Amino acid sequence: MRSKITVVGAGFVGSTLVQRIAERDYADVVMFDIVPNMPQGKALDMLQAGPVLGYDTLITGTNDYADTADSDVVVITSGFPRKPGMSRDDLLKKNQEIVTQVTEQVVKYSPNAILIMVTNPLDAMAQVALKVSGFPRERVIGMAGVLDTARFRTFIAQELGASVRDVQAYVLGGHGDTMVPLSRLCTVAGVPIAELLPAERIEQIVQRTRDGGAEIVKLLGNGSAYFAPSASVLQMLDSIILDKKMIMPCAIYLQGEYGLNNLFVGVPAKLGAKGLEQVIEVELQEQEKAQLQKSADAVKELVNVLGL
Ligand SMILES: NC(=O)c1ccc[n+]([C@@H]2O[C@H](COP(=O)([O-])OP(=O)(O)OC[C@H]3O[C@@H](n4cnc5c(N)ncnc54)[C@H](O)[C@@H]3O)[C@@H](O)[C@H]2O)c1
Ligand SMILES: O=C(O)C[C@H](O)C(=O)O
Repeated sequence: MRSKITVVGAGFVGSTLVQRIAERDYADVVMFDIVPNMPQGKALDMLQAGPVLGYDTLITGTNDYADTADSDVVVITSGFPRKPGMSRDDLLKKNQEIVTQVTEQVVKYSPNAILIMVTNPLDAMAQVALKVSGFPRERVIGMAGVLDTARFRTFIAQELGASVRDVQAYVLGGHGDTMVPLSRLCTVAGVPIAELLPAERIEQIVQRTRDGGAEIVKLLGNGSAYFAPSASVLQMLDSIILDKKMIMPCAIYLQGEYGLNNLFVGVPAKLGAKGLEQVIEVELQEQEKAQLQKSADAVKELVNVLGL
């Protein structure tokens, strides 16, 4: 039997993701939104792309949570995106309400699902979903690190005229202004970037990575990125649906790893059919540890505001 994936929120990220999943042809998809008829219309349009692109994915658009029942994975993208001049943290209260209400409904119909969180501010919203769902941490995972790392890899590849496939990197920490692009571990075909670029140029690229979301928000004027974010969720889904055990940075509820406790922070994680299968602990240098702690403190502040 094919897997079943639900995507909650049929906006920019949600609908682009559903189209990407459809093209994988490995699961049927339900796309939920509160706006009447909109997910149904988008689903029908995507279904009709099947004969052209060659997929048999069943895509259902709905305003009824009953249609999401028994999903294997539920991706939550519902919520407000930021506008120019805003930080992701400014969305905290408004999106907490949405994520709370959505999670309650999702778990009612799919008590065994793996939840992938996308709504911002990402780490705090993952914490809301963990609390409301009562799920074990293995089944509540946040998407941010794959995206932030993809930005870092893009900029390094552009700078060196290299293929993005040859650039490996990790961005850890919370999905905010204090995220931690680990330039020490960034390599191009195995060669550390410190041997390929001057330190000040690397630092500029690190900063552009940290500001990567805001750069796009400013350009778009009314909304935030969705092509790379949806591709990043797809990479997580590939590893879960196909049980590939890929390691990628994800927001994980840490319980002692990296010296952090009871908090979602981005770290390398192995994803498989059970969701989170292992937290990978990379040996960090003192300065990197301090940066990760600072980033975790920023997440903690938000979580405290929510009283979680
Ligand atoms: N984690 C990341 O790296 C990352 C990347 C991109 C976007 N985001 C976040 O994802 C969220 C969605 O972004 P977008 O660009 O798709 O926004 P969008 O406005 O295009 O879509 C959001 C959708 O959520 C729906 N919605 C609102 N309340 C709902 C509810 N109670 N139940 C179901 N659906 C509801 C809206 O009707 C809308 O269709 C934002 O919070 C954004 O900041 C996170
Ligand atoms: O920047 C945003 O608000 C959206 C998302 O978190 C991103 O990094 O693109």
